[in-house]
Amino acid sequence: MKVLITGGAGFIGSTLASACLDEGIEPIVVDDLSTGRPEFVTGRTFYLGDIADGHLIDRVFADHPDIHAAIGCAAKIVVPESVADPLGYYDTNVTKSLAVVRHLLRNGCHRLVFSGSAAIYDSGENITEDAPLRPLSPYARTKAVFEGALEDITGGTPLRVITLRYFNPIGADPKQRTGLQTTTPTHALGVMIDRYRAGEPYPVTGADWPTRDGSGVRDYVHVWDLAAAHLAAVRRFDEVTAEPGPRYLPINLGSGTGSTVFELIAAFEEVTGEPLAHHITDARPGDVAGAYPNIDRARTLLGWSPTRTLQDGIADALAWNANRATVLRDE
Ligand SMILES: O=c1ccn([C@@H]2O[C@H](COP(=O)(O)OP(=O)(O)O[C@H]3O[C@H](CO)[C@H](O)[C@H](O)[C@H]3O)[C@@H](O)[C@H]2O)c(=O)[nH]1
Repeated sequence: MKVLITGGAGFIGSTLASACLDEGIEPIVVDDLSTGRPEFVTGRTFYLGDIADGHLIDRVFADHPDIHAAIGCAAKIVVPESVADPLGYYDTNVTKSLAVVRHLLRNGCHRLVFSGSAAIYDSGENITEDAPLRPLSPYARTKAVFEGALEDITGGTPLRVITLRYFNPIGADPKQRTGLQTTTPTHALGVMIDRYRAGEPYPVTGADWPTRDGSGVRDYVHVWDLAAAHLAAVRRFDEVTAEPGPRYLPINLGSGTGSTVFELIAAFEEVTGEPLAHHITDARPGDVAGAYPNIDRARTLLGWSPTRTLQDGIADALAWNANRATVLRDE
């Protein structure tokens, strides 16, 4: 089986491509390498270019008419950058992504697994897919807007879509082929690893949120578990979107329990076997108390549940941090 992965040189797309290869599925990657890495596509079937380039996508399908499904991972994903450059975010996450849908339909590809985001939800516990949306940043709104567009498009075309709404991805490929590209992470675990390596205290950005211990709550999910969910979505695609089922199906992907920042620190200390110095600072601008999902739909429809713990995610992220320079050549 072949799957087309747009954004397949990025963190999640490349890890998913590794999982495909391990399962005997051939990933066909399209990426413009704007943030993706050439090292992550070495030895893989790879097309360099813009996802909105119809000629490029036509060529991909001419070369691989047996593509079973498309997985849409190409997106801009940095919240503060989306505030500074909203137009760029709408261009990529909405306009170009709509062009991809047009190219898929023209080439007879009617199965799309789309990378959604939990950023579209309000803070809260046990969030189901039917919860009201409250996208608070331009990034989050591009994701919500595009989800709405996809749902409408499935109503009037042969396209069917499964949107996987990720909570907070952590970890790396357990075989260390791929991981986060950036050397300057701003997310909780990335900052924690940097501060730990530098011997500096970790800033807990806000400790008076209405949560169980006052720190922000998130639902950290291992990227290898996310990859497994994509494979399940591809394999079960026809079964779960068949008539009279929905043609547009959003599914939450998370651990289903949530962890506060203090719980993340405790798990980190468990993995390293050392205390992590930390201090409390002001909340980040625009920060939120946070959410964690109900994952019953993923369990029921995809037969998926996370197999890796928070500690596994931390250990794999630490290992990747140590190995990254051997995989990524120019850093
Ligand atoms: O140095 C830090 C960084 C974060 N946090 C806290 O850790 C929690 C998680 O923060 P992250 O930045 O890891 O995660 P967010 O859900 O806030 O969102 C970010 O991570 C997401 C994926 O993990 C998306 O990429 C999103 O665009 C990006 O803003 C929050 O309570 C935050 O206040 C700290 O205590 N200290």
